[in-house]
Amino acid sequence: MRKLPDIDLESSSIYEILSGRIKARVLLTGIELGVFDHLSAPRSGPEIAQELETHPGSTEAMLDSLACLGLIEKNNGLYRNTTEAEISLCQKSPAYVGEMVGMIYRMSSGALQDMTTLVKSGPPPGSPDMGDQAIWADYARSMANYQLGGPARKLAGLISKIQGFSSFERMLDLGGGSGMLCIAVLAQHPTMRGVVFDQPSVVKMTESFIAEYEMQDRMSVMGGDYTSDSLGEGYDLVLASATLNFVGDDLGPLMRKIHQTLKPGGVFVSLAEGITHEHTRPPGMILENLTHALYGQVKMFEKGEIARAMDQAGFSPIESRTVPTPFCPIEMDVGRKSG
Ligand SMILES: C[S@@+](CC[C@H](N)C(=O)[O-])C[C@H]1O[C@@H](n2cnc3c(N)ncnc32)[C@H](O)[C@@H]1O
Repeated sequence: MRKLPDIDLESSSIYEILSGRIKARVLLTGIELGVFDHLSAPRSGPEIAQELETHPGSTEAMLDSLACLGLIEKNNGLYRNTTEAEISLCQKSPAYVGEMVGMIYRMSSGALQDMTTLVKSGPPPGSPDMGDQAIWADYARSMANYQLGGPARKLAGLISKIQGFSSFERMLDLGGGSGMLCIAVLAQHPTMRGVVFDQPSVVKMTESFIAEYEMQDRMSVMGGDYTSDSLGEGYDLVLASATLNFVGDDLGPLMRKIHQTLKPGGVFVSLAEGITHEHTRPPGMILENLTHALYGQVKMFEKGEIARAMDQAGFSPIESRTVPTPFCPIEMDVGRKSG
């Protein structure tokens, strides 16, 4: 008899990794069926299947998997949302992220399908552009709910502690999307006014959030391309959250432009990922970005990269800190224009 190979592998990450595609898909199916909207109170599998008009056996299998993922609980045969699902996955919640999760899933589906080809051949020809403006508006709208789940208030709280904040009069939220972060920052101040700058189709949607939060007298919008259009001037605070990635490798011109728009003593706050460990952490950011990277889109920043660009544009001092968020830790870089 031929000797068996002398290998004794007691554990492996491979099978856990392999279940990743099922985890994401069952979450999306739960969202698509609106299952979490039916689980604020305990319900049995057959009750849920009846309410959703779905197959009883298949419904129970899906519910068991959602419970296995920790999104719902199962006790004595009855299913119920966890606090996280109640906040993030019920459509009635202001922090409902189902729409955003669906968009992120669909945006990556092409790369998931063709990943081996994309790795072999590189990004398809044609330079990446900003694409369909309507998608940006939808994405920015869906991100507002994510911000409402905690990040906006937390980040605004940190910004409100910046030296001189109480005397600030005007702020600019660059690539501000829904403007939710701007609204949260202004909520920390009795009189400061804010301008949200984003693509023309996006700021139409921003206006609806401004109206919803009754901020018409303190907020306005500017539509355009912040790399080529004027940003206005005389700001005490410029904020750029999750947007500098679209500028590409050379941040220099935009940094200098931001520096110019600020009053002497004004402050620039950047909120962006900070990639570490030779471009392998944080995992959420590395994996989520892979699908974009394979199409040659969207730059990710190494930790310290934005602070260095701020320094080169003349900001001083610059203070950096890492802030935990539900998605992944982000870097908050704060640079001041000398007064
Ligand atoms: C990921 S979203 C971030 C939205 C918001 N700042 C937040 O943190 O929730 C990025 C935003 O930047 C905007 N953006 C990207 N490049 C831009 C450019 N060149 N000019 C204007 N807006 C831009 C996009 O339209 C989008 O709304």
